[in-house]
Amino acid sequence: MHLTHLSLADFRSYARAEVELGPGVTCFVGPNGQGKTNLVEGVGYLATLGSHRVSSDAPLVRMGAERAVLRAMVREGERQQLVELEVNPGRANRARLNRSNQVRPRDLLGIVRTVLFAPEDLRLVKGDPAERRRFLDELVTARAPRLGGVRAEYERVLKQRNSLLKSAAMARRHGGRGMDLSTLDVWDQHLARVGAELVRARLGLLEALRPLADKAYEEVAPGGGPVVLEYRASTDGEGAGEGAAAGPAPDDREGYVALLAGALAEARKREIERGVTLVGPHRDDLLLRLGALPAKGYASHGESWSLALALRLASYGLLREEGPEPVLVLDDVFAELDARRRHRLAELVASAEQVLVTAAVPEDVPEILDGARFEVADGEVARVVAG
Ligand SMILES: Nc1ncnc2c1ncn2[C@@H]1O[C@H](COP(=O)(O)OP(=O)(O)OP(=O)(O)O)[C@@H](O)[C@H]1O
Repeated sequence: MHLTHLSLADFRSYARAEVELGPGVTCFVGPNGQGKTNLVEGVGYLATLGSHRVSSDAPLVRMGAERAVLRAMVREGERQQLVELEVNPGRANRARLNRSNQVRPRDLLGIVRTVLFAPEDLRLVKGDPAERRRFLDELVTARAPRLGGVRAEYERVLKQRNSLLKSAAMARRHGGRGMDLSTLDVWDQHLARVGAELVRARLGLLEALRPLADKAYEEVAPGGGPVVLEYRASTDGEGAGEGAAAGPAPDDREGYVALLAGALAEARKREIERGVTLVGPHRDDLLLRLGALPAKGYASHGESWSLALALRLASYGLLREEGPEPVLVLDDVFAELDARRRHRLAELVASAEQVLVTAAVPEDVPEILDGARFEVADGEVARVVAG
């Protein structure tokens, strides 16, 4: 699939931007701070309903404006779809599909498919578990948009359960009469059921991603692997790891529900003391290893970059195998890479259906990615006509 038009209104630095796009490579070039990343951030938001740079929506709306509107015309084979999203910080976002209002934002998931490479990807390797959970969850949702609903439901149940635990903890501290535990039982069941579905989706994703990530790492940094992707579940218990007991079989849905329900029962006393949910997919992590060593804390800067690239390339390979080819977005990545990795990456992505590249220094972009070019400056996005 590819985008044929992108439109931003009151998004980031843009009062308004209209960009005609085509298949192949498109480069956005211009000095620092002119709005190149803002453009591709908008594309990423339409695909994931989130930004790769910030966790809240407020910074996405142009200073002084109330809401931002993103629009894209998406072409997949002969089919064209118009997706529109109104970003309303602090309130529910609104969506339109082919000018119909009868859709929720999450109904747009799966229409714009992207794999976005950005300097922030280094956090995948070096950052907190939340970064890796987001990576997994965005990818499970791209593979199966229905999971967007499961994630939203998990967040909702977790929030409710946490507020219940918080009041229980407060009551306890003030010598109150404990809480009615039957209410908590109901939320436990709910959390276990929805959480198990999310965990199984993540595990299934990792199964598919492993060979692709290892192959991609070998392509980016020959001889440096193997890459090991290991799911660390909060249900594994203290000190779990190498010798941890294997979980239920992948298709054993009820086994995962029981595992999570059991872990919640076991953690209940501590949870009531602390006033927060201590087990569940929101506490899980993805352990990344290069050979025997964990990447976090051990890998060099260059190795960490190669691993982050490999994870994105593997994501691209997987989505392309399983459905319409995603749009590749390379945001400011070439400046971060040495010449060898830069050329390797360019070779690997040059034949993609659509590649959107941003760069402050055009010379950083390898020639093999020559294509359409836009100059971005002073809030304007202007096409550069060759010759
Ligand atoms: N909500 C907002 N309202 C107004 N301006 C904003 C908003 N958010 C960001 N900006 C402005 O957008 C600019 C940054 O744009 P962007 O990150 O796209 O730059 P860039 O062209 O990719 O730069 P670089 O080459 O340095 O990465 C900054 O000048 C910032 O002040």
